Amino acid sequence: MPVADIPGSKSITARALFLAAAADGVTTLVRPLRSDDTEGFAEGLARLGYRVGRTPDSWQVDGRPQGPAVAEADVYCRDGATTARFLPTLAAAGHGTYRFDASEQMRRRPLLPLTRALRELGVDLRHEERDGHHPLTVRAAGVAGGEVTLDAGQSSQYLTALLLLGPLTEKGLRIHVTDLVSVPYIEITLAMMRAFGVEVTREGHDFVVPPGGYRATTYAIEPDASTSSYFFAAAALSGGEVTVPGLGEGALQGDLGFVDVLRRMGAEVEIGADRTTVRGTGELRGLTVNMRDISDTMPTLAAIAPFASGPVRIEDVANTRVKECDRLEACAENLRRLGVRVETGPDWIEIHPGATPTGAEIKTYGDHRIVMSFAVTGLRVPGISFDDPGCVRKTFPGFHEEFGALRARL
Ligand SMILES: O=C(O)C1=C[C@@H](OP(=O)(O)O)[C@@H](O)[C@H](O)C1
Ligand SMILES: C=C(OP(=O)(O)O)C(=O)O
Repeated sequence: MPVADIPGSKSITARALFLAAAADGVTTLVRPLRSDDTEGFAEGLARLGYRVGRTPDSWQVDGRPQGPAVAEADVYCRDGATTARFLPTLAAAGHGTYRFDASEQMRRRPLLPLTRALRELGVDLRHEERDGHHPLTVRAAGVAGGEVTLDAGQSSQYLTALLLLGPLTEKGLRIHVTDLVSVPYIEITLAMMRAFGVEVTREGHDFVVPPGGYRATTYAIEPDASTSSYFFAAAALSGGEVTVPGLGEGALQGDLGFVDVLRRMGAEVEIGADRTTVRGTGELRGLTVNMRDISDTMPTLAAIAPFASGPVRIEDVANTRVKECDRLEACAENLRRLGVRVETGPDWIEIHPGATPTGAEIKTYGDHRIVMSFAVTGLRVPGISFDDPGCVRKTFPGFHEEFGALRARL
């Protein structure tokens, strides 16, 4: 029975690093994700003067409830949106001048609603070139707190950043949310804040965060559910079986819900207390599915859709256009390169199986999920190659080795 060795969750590692840095005391992160995104986050913390001790299996962070230990810093956030959105928010609670820049890819991605909310809270945040984009400078002088309105219809990360900031403000925060995508990521944030001693309450569309700071703890990181989607999809597509240990009924990550999509298509799924198994049955039905809650797995589904017995329509995924690339168009373009008929609209993609896909070079746009998704297609289509296979380093540097090992066992 093939068991996939999936590295830690990017989202959980990033939150754990923020919480550990903000907490009173020393926090140990057990089995953090070691990848470009999370190492960039840890390096950013170090630049801000936090001590981050790293061994392969655990990271230790000395918390500083008062904020960064340095009065000035220049932080490079690489490609990571969690780093680029969470770290300036953490820095705002301190005292000093902090500049944040990011890769070309991340510079293209928006954060204006978060900028606006932070400014509404009195934070002096200035964008150097384009409003709502990196590079930016925060002249931090603490945050008093109070009420703020936020539109998180483009990214839930704006809301996570403000929620994480809440306990570091003098009065706490009441965040009035007008729109919200990727809701399960907010559940991760709230559960992790609870683990660090903070209970957020919800009143209708408002999130009420008390002041008082965080408590350090020892925190074990789950395997990444979005990364697991490639391995589960491989089982569904090949008729084999894949088990991911460490992700079961109590999992925090909404992306584990991708297995329900595979189940609807005909795969057998078993979610145990601490493991999930997907078994391919040879049947892969077409379907219409709303992926607003689990949109990081949209490319995974798009990549196996050509082998379904009917059309696959994925709806309500407009915000996949502002990820590492415009994922709706990148998926469509690459499927067309393989000879598959595809249509897209503002927030949907429809894939029409029929023609037998043929090998081609996949244009990755430096997006790790495009590579990992089309690697699954490669189980059935010989001759698939990538213009930038190494961009998997963002969340899973060892992807090609682990996927290759699984492929040999399926
Ligand atoms: O908070 C997080 O850790 C994330 C939230 C999601 O982003 P959006 O809220 O922008 O959809 C997800 O796509 C991203 O990979 C990680
Ligand atoms: C969208 C993603 O990453 P982020 O927004 O954290 O850069 C992702 O990992 O698919």
